[in-house]
Amino acid sequence: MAIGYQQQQLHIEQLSAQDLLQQYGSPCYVYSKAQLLTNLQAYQQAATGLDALICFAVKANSNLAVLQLFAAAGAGADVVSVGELQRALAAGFAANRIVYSGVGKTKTDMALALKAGILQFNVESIPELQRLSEVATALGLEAAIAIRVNPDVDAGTHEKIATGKAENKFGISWQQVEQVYALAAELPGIRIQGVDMHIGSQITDLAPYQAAFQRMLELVERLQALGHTIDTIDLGGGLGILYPDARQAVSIDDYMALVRQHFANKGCRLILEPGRSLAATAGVLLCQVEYVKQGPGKTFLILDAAMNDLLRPAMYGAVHAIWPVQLHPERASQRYDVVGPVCETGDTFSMGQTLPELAPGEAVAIGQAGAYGAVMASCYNTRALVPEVLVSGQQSALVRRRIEIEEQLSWDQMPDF
Ligand SMILES: Cc1ncc(COP(=O)(O)O)c(C=O)c1O
Ligand SMILES: N[C@@H](CCCC[NH3+])C(=O)O
Repeated sequence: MAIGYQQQQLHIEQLSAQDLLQQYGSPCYVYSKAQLLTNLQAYQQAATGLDALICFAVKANSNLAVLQLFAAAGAGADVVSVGELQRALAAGFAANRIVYSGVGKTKTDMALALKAGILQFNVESIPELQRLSEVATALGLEAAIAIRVNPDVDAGTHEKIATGKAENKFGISWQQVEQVYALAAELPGIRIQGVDMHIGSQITDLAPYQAAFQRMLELVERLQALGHTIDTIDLGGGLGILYPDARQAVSIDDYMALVRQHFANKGCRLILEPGRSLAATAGVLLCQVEYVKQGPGKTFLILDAAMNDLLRPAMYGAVHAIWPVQLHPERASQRYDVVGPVCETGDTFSMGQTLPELAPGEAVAIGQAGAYGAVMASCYNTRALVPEVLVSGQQSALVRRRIEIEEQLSWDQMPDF
């Protein structure tokens, strides 16, 4: 279930945002251990009695501390690159709880994942299937695969993150599926174990899932009738959260009830790949006001955070909650265009946002930033990547991205492939 503005505000007060900014600098990402676990437990509890593995989509937040938390709490991982695979292994995910998705797997990606012994490759094209067969055969290994099917369903989400329509680059088209399974059954080094789908992200309605699940059920029956072993059904991720501009969101419970309704008693293991719904509500981007600038007819609140730190508003026109860390009920309110310092007009977090009057140096929180925040950050304008802090009660573990990359993830510490 998504959490709203009030709860996010409460979190920040509990976490003493001012202290964090003083200790770690501004801006910084702050993740709540408690909220991450609450979100995971919502899936795990709703899956009680199902043979289901919740594989966190690492692309949503690949911070090592976050991954360690999810691994220790019993999740699996969905990865889309060798970098994500290495982080997942380094964080403690067992290889046999890792699935590998993505349309562009290289030979190196495949070889590393095969040697690590991952649970499943989600294969997205015939050339990929042929390449995987070659790589596995050369290594004397077998690749367990599911074919990612494109069910041609409109997920009703932003066009840049819809993946389940026929015109999208993802998956095998509905018409080609049986032919591709027939090929897979013939290829050496390939072992068919399941089917896979993922129709898009930030889905706020159950109807697209319902349509896609129905198609998957029919497909599984057809494939089984053709003699293929299908014992795993990977339903992807995509469940949306309640951003301030979302008209609705679907709760994890309602989503899982739909999963149960369609797939319980089918004798198949289920894999789910949620990303955003596990991490988004557990993170904020803390920052400070740098300047208050009067323009003709409007006031700009210039923050020290920018589009390079949190790209979603600039890239998708996404709306995130913005609020001052200290509440100021005594102050007059003001309408601001909330912007960052980067030299692009698109570096805007919010237009005409009503906030209490704020002054330079005062702290501001940007909510719903635990997913697709730090992972999409860049060094544009040659700005440094910002720290990420995982906070639990009194203890906070600083996890600086730079340290992770340069030290914690150095090659000699990599798991032995
Ligand atoms: C294959 C795959 N699985 C899972 C996810 C996670 O999606 P979300 O973060 O919307 O749950 C994505 C991203 O959309 C994806 O591409
Ligand atoms: N980056 C997107 C989600 C993409 C999902 C990846 N398949 C976002 O911030 O909403």
